[in-house]
Amino acid sequence: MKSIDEEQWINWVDTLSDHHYVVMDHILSREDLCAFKSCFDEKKEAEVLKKAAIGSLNQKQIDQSIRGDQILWLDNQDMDARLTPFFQWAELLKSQLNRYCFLSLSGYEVHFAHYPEGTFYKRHLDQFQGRNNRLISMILYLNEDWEPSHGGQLKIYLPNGEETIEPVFGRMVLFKSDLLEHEVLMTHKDRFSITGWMLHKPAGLGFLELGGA
Ligand SMILES: O=C(O)CCC(=O)C(=O)O
Ligand SMILES: [Fe+2]
Repeated sequence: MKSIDEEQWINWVDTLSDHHYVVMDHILSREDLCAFKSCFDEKKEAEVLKKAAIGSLNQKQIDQSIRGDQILWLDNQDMDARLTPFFQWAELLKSQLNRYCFLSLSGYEVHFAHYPEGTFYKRHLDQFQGRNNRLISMILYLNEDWEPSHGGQLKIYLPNGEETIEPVFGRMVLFKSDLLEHEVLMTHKDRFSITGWMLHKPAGLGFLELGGA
């Protein structure tokens, strides 16, 4: 993994605290990113990605007028070795956020996301009813030679305006899951990312918040 000095970490963490989001470029090597993408391509070819749902647990539904991506949850247990650097990075990120932001993140959940041409994800918040353990959203983009004309930008809604972020190869965006509404604008090309959430409780405990419903 690339080594990143403390000053850089403090910069990112300050930006995240003050602006509710931060854009991090060049955090992983090209070799690692290409390995993630080749793993993703294989899964896509094997047709194991599924249309993403909205809502949580027993309230899940597929509504492509809201979100049109296809996803595959990545399980840390039986992981493809090509993704190891991603999980090393996520571990480091978790410990640095705990250290500098005084968060008590205990884990994360991660999926591949593919937005086929013509799809989008309407404005939303990543914390939803019955499920509020997502603290920080993180997205790593895997789109080589991405151009603004391809669309697919991440648009975030800040208290004092909007920001549009291009989903370029190797870029990672972090934002506060409970605060920032955001959307994925319609993409005109296949758009790939690894999307995840830093959690303040272990993954899979969301049902506890539904009070047994
Ligand atoms: O891919 C992105 O830029 C954002 C994805 C997103 O908002 C989500 O999966 O909740
Ligand atoms: Fe989101």
